[in-house]
Amino acid sequence: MSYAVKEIFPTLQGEGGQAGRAAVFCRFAGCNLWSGREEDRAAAVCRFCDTAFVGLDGEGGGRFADAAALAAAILAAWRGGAEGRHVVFTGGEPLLQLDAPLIAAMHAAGFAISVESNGTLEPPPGIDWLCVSPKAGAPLRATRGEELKLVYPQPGLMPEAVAHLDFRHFFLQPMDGPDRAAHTAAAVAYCLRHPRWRLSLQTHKLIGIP
Ligand SMILES: C[S@@+](CC[C@H](N)C(=O)[O-])C[C@H]1O[C@@H](n2cnc3c(N)ncnc32)[C@H](O)[C@@H]1O
Ligand SMILES: Nc1nc2[nH]cc(C(=O)O)c2c(=O)[nH]1
Ligand code: SF4
Ligand SMILES: [Mg+2]
Repeated sequence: MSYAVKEIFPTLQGEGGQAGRAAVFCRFAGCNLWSGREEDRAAAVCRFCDTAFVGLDGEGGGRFADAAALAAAILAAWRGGAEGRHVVFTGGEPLLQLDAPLIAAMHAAGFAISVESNGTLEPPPGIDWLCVSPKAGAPLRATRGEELKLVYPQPGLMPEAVAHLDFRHFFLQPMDGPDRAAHTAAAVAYCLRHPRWRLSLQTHKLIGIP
C-alpha cells in the first residue's frame, strides 16, 4: 500500500512520558474525526485540533509508494547515528495508514516506534510506545498501551471515564487555544486532587521548536 504523508521532520517529542526524546515525526495526512477543513470544524467529532494534516505539501511530505520508500525518508531525516533511533507516527490519524510492512521496515532500520492515536482504531502489533488520546463522542477501541493522554477539559469526557483502562501512564494535557491558561490551571488543580494523573505540557510550543 502507498502512504500519504503531510510532513517528516526531526524534533524532540514535546508531550507526555517521552517529552525531550529525539525523534523523527512522520505526520500522516488525513483523520477520521475531522476533514481538516476549517469550514467543517464546528460539525466535526473532534473540534479542538491544533494541527494541519491535509495534503502532502509539508516539509518532507509526499506520497510514498511502499514501506521501504517511507522508511528510507524517515531514516534520512534522523539526525543521530545508529543509536537511539526513534520515530513518532502521528497525523492526522496514523492508524488509518500504519501497517505491518511499515512497522517491519522501521524495526529493520533500527527504529523504536511510537504512535500518537485517537484510539478509535485497533492498533497493529509491534508498536513500542502507544499514546492514546481519546476524544469525546468517538468510539474507543485502543484500551491499552503505554500512555493515555487526555486533552483537558473536554466536555463529555471526564478523566474518571477512562482512568480504569490498561495504561502505564495517565496524562492530562491542557487544551490549547484562546483559553490555554485557564485550561492549564484546571489541569493542575485536577492533578493535585487525583495524583494518578500527571500534567503533560506541549513543551515544543513553549520553546518554539516543531
Ligand atoms: C494532532 S493529534 C494527532 C494524533 C491523533 N489524531 C490524536 O488525536 O491523538 C496529536 C496530539 O495532539 C493533541 N491535541 C490536538 N489538539 C490539541 C489542542 N488544541 N490542545 C492540546 N492538545 C491537542 C491530541 O489529543 C494528540 O494527543
Ligand atoms: N515536538 C512535537 N511533539 C509532539 N508530540 C505530539 C505531536 C503531534 O502533533 O502529534 C507533536 C508535535 O507536533 N511536535
Ligand atoms: S483526532 Fe487527532 S488529528 Fe484528528 S482532529 Fe482530533 S486531534 Fe486532530
Ligand atoms: Mg502537534
